[in-house]
Amino acid sequence: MALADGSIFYGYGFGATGVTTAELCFNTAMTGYQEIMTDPSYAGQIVTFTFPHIGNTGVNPEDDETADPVAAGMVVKWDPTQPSNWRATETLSDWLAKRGRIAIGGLDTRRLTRAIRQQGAPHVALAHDPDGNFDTDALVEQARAFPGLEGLDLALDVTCSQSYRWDEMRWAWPDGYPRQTAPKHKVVAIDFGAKRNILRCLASAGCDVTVLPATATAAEVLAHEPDGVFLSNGPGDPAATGAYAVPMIKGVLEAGKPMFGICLGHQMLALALGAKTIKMNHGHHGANHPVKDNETGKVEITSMNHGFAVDSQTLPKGVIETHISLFDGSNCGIRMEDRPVFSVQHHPEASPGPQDSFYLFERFAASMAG
Ligand SMILES: NC(=O)CC[C@H](N)C(=O)O
Repeated sequence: MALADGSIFYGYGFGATGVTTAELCFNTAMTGYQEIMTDPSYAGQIVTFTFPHIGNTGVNPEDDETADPVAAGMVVKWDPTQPSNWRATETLSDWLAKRGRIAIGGLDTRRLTRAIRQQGAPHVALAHDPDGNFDTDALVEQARAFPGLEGLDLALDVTCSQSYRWDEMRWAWPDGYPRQTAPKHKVVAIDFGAKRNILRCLASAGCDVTVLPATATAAEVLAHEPDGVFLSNGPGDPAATGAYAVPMIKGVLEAGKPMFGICLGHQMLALALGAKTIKMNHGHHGANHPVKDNETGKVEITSMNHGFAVDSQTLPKGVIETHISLFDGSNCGIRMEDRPVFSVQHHPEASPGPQDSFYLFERFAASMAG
């Protein structure tokens, strides 16, 4: 693997062969490598995992967050061993190879993570050649040629091509939350790169979900006569995605519909309300991020995956900052003062991750109840 600063890391290649370029980010989650690799928000990124035992539970068809891996590649501490899990149907290595994703093992991923924290997320070229023929100068040039995520709209690459209905529920819903309920609220979900488990959580909270492509206009959304509109997670720079999504969100706001956004959806809502987003140094990618609910004082441990953030200094009047990160104080949630319109930066669907924030799905369902 070559970094744009000229440093070279050697390891053991697995998965597909070839070269891929991307931004390198780290993820500190101890579980859920398959969900992470198939999260569409990781388009344009290679993930380095700080947890050392990656691949040990193999891969299975149920845990995909979308049809195929979307992250451009993976970097791990060990060469993955044989899977040991009753749900595994394939090894991580074969799964990656069949789906054209390159991986490298044998790197000190915690050292790499410290470097990313200090220098920011680097641009890299990841190469796998079983014969070991690497032109390292050329790889460094390829890493330098990667344009970076700033200004990139990647939602168009991962959104659905046409609308569809979603009725599958979560197979496990934690105690203290409603059991799966019959659909009561008609929801249009805008797919900027939606994770399946978010759609399952909406269905489990009683939403009858119709998913529309990222480019849907306000008129197309409102034609479904929804009780509420959901804005999904997704990859890339929110400011670049805003060209078509912001006018749609403004139109839906004018119609007075309840709205809920997660991650990219949160950033898009903030942009539509007049705030700005910024690129973070190394972002937040993990499953143990403490977030404070400013209104109740309660702390939630959350799952996160974002490299951009809403600049809370730019929130207009009438928009309240509801959640903040206890790691760095960055914005993690907003709501409109006078309407059931709210969004969060973290991932309440917890796939993977802790389930503290599930209440947000219920809050959305409750906002449509009246
Ligand atoms: N998970 C997401 O939706 C990520 C949002 C956005 N692409 C970011 O990196 O901040």
